[in-house]
Amino acid sequence: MSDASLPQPPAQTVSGRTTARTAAVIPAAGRGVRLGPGAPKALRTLGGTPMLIHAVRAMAASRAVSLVVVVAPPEGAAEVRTLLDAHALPDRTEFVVVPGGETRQESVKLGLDALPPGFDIVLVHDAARPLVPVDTVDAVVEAVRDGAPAVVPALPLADTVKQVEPAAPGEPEPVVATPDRSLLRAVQTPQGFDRDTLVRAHGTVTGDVTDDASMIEQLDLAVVTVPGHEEAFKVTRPLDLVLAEAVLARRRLNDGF
Ligand SMILES: Nc1ccn([C@@H]2O[C@H](COP(=O)(O)OP(=O)(O)OP(=O)(O)O)[C@@H](O)[C@H]2O)c(=O)n1
Ligand SMILES: C[C@](O)(CO)[C@H](O)COP(=O)(O)O
Repeated sequence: MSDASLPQPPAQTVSGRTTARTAAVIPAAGRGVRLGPGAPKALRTLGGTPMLIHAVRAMAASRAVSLVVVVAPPEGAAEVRTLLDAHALPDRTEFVVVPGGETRQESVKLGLDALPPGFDIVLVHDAARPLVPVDTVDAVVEAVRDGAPAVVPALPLADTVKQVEPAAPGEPEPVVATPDRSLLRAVQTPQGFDRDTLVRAHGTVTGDVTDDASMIEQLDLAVVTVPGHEEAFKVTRPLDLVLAEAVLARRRLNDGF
């Protein structure tokens, strides 16, 4: 993966052991159709600050992450660069901005293509999960450093789940099964990967997948979970914005600003 002709960043040392360098790719090129009309979702504000900036800060808060690649709405790459320059972000983190694609999968691939050599671990984190705590990010990185090729933060389900059969519009859907939810998990981001494995997956797997770990599963490689966090929820529908504002307000109160 590394290119000897380019400068190589030094490996980090944690407790005396050498660790691989970690980069984060943030797909932020979605429209946010389910959130309703307005600017691309990642550029909408939360507590007065664009959702994307919250997500970038969440990744940069991890001392493991030294590069963040932001995959911007195709027509908004210049605006994203301006936003990154205008907001306080850690000096130790570098930022790259690339325009995104039609689907999340395409956007992540474009972000991976922009990664310089020297980063062996890649996190993929939705801009739409702006409030993920740094402990969750660090737990994902640690699990990849411990040898897992793919790691997902995951939570047990709060609701009973039913499997249904499709029905004509307006007709009730017949329930066909109630899966054992003790074995089901809702997965979040950041998802963490051995870089070579993720690049191989994006170069191999076709078809529509909603997350990157699914691609690793399709290669028959192991994907493991670490505990997710309730505050890492995805801002998808309008009610999610209400919850996100409330979580942020509580944090600001607790932090005393
Ligand atoms: N072409 C796309 C589509 C999605 N994403 C990103 O993938 C993440 C997860 O996607 P989701 O929350 O489903 O966002 P949207 O696609 O924007 O939502 P919607 O389906 O409601 O339009 C988001 O950070 C989104 O910006 C992306 O980078 N490029
Ligand atoms: C990657 C993801 O966040 C995992 O939960 C999710 O699948 C992406 O969002 P989408 O709504 O499925 O596009």
